[in-house]
Amino acid sequence: MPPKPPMPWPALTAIAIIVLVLATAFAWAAGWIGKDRLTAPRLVDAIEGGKPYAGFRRAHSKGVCVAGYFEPSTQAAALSRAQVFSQPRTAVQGRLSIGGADPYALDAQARVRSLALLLKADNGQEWRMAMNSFPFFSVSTPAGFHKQLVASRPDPATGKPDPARMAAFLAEHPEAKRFQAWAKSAPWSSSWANTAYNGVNAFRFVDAAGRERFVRWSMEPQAPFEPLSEAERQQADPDYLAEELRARLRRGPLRWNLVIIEAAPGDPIDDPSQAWPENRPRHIAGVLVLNNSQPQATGRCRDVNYDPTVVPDGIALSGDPILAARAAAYSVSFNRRERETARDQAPPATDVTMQEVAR
Ligand code: HEM
Repeated sequence: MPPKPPMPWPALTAIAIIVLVLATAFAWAAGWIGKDRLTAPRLVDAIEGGKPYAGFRRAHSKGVCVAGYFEPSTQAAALSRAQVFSQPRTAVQGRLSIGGADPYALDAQARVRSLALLLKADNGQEWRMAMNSFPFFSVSTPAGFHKQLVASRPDPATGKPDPARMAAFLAEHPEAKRFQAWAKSAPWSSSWANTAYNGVNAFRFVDAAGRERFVRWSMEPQAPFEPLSEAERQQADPDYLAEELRARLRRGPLRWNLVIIEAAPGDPIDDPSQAWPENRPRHIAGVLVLNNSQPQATGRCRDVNYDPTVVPDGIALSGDPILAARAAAYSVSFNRRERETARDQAPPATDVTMQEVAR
């Protein structure tokens, strides 16, 4: 057989260029090049603040698994064709937590409390959500959130954020002042059970006829609000919220109304830092019932990523950039903690301060 002729230079050059372009695109997507570009790993690095807790969620690190069910109201199916609003009951796996990246933080000192839920309808479609006790987010963009994390990092000399850095951040993101005012003035509730949790990001509800409306949602507690005074907060046990929850669950299930709030034309649907006016139409779309809790180290929520962009048919995303950033960051955090757990780097269940019991 005659030897194959060598590949001509133009073909070799074309192949080299394609390989180079692909390698550059890969490195860019992975965040290895483009030093100042914000990526999901950089967002999660900033949340960790140089102190990752192996095996734990990188945010809202302390919490308990909860379980129960959701029952729709009679008006819910008219709002969205999602099956959770037409079938009588949907199983729920969830998690109650406190804000912050420290899994050993003091429950009663956490300004932000949170509820994450996974509803799985009989058609197999899932609705995942992660809500907080604040009524609006602190900033309007992922880059703003990154800047806030960097500005809030304690100065090693004082143990507190550098006031000059914080002032520069607030000058650039004045919307964060609204959040600071909320954090200073909003009353503290005495329990996870009598706290309202807000989705803050806008979504689209799609009904059976394909009509769409922009909405936000909240879980409003049926348990009456009771305040927790400053003195009570100072004296509370480190796992106060978990203990209080366990005591309540022994007495019976806990309930929240799912309230769907409709946007009016012109309301911001891509900026979770701006609240909508109070007079927007509100619909009670059903009741969440929680009747069980388990420790997060061994409970069923441990290996769940409550990514709020996992939505069923009948619920669609908005163009809110924070939503997309959340999906990417939760995935990074999930991958880090799952890898650590699989490598036995996470502390054994007995080291976790909260020892919730399953009922
Ligand atoms: C750019 C903005 C945000 C970033 C980068 C971010 C980042 C994170 C990360 C990394 C986690 C841990 C995920 C895991 O390991 O499973 C997390 C958890 C959580 N986030 Fe966010 N978050 C953002 C905005 C929000 C907003 C706007 C809300 C709600 C209003 C929220 C509510 C929650 C809740 C409730 C959890 C705990 C979920 C659970 O129990 O597993 N986050 N967040």
